[in-house]
Amino acid sequence: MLNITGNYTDLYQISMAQVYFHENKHLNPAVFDYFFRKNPFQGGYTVFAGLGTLLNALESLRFSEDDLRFLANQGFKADFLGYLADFRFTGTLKSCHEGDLVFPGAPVVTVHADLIEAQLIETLLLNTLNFQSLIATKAARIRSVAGVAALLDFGLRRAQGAGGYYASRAAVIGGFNGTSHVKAAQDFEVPAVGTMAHSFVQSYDNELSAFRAFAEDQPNNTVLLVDSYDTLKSGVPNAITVGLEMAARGHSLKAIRLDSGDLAYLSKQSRQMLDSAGLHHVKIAASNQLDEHVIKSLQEQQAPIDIFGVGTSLVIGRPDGALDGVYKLAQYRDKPRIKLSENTAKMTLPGHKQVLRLYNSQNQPIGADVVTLADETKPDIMLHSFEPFKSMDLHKLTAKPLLKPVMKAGQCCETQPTLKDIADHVQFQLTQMPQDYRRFDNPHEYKVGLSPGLKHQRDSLAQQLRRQA
Ligand SMILES: Nc1ncnc2c1ncn2[C@@H]1O[C@H](COP(=O)(O)OP(=O)(O)OP(=O)(O)O)[C@@H](O)[C@H]1O
Ligand SMILES: O=P(O)(O)OC[C@H]1O[C@H](OP(=O)(O)OP(=O)(O)O)[C@H](O)[C@@H]1O
Ligand SMILES: O=C(O)c1cccnc1
Repeated sequence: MLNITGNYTDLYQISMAQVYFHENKHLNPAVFDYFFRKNPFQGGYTVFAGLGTLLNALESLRFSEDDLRFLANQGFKADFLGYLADFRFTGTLKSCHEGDLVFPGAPVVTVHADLIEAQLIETLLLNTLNFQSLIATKAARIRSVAGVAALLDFGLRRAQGAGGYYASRAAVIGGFNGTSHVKAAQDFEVPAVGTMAHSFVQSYDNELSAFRAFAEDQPNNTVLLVDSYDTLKSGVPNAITVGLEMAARGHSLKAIRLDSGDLAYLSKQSRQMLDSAGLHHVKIAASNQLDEHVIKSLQEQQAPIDIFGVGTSLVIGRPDGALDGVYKLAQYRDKPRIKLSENTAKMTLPGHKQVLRLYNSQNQPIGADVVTLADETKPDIMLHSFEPFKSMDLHKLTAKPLLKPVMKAGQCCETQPTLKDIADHVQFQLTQMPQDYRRFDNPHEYKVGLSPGLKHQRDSLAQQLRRQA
């Protein structure tokens, strides 16, 4: 697997870092915000994932001798390379919990560090959080329509290279139960799962011999792929023969797998055939270009499928392919900083901030977050980011802060949750969130507003800069 070192970044970060170093501004304190602007998949929420991976990478981030040699050849100066040789990330991260549901416009992570350190970790942070959050969100959408069926990640072969490794981690966060990816299963302590390929069946003179060989060799883990020749005329009857032979030997055929054709029709027919043979315990797995839409449709058709294997759509985050998360400077030398834009919606939020999630008197989230200045208490009113006449009265609501310290002086400052804990946290929050916001199609828009203090700070800074421009 790729070893993550300091050069796992964009060249411009290192170029800027050298300038900061030579200008002697590199040790000035900075605050950057990580946030995104649009929920993927036209959904109502985003599952925040990748934090554990990021924290581990930051703790051990170093520029290797090879990195430094390469940078020297690129023309970077010896004094700056000396700084990089001793580089350690020593900053503080305040962050949402991994597995929190997060929403466009609100900071998800804030990085407090010397300017040079905060700059040098930008690309690593974005690369890690954007990808895993995208895939965890896709997985959660698939989980939301799959009912009690098991969900298996089959994606590595079609993933964008090594991205498949972290896709498997994110899939579990979103609600998948296992992965065919052995290395991911080993590293992330996720069940390793698998069936058989068409090549296995093809390599025998006939389908029945293939099924028998597998069942004899792996009697505790037999899932037979039944569509190599003719699912209902050959595959399922041969699976039944082997299932009965296994039962006679005291073993149990686990499942059959359908991988082509009309999965609703074939699963119904197969279920009937298995049941008629007394093989009620044999489950039905399905695969073949599945995604949340196909699985939702199969559930609506009451297809008796117990296990869905999902590959391509999951691990490439189809159709979006990327989460648009960005990392913007919010404060430098204790002064708030803003980035203006022709498009007012793209203006950044200056200063050190907090995000408060709002709850009603029954402690249910109401579907709104308010972004405040870090030292503000809960405001009485939340203002719309841009519409001057839109606001929400917060008097009767309670608020919980989302951004908590997770790394101090470059060291993780809390025990990292297991993937299972993170996955449970996602499902808990989804059950808490009002249904309108997690609706599959055209969900209600979750509100992210500003405290009066933050809005005033943003607008006065913007006005001041526009006057100077
Ligand atoms: N009953 C169904 N309802 C909705 N979608 C389905 C149903 N059955 C299969 N699909 C999905 O339809 C898509 C196309 O399936 P189709 O049967 O046309 O192709 P195929 O089985 O891949 O063809 P081939 O036999 O060449 O492999 C796949 O994404 C599949 O998961
Ligand atoms: O369709 P996806 O969601 O991407 O799921 C993964 C697919 O990968 C395998 O097919 P492949 O043709 O690669 O191998 P096989 O010969 O074992 O079927 C498997 O049978 C699935 O159809
Ligand atoms: O185990 C399987 O059935 C499997 C694994 C990867 C891709 N497709 C299927």
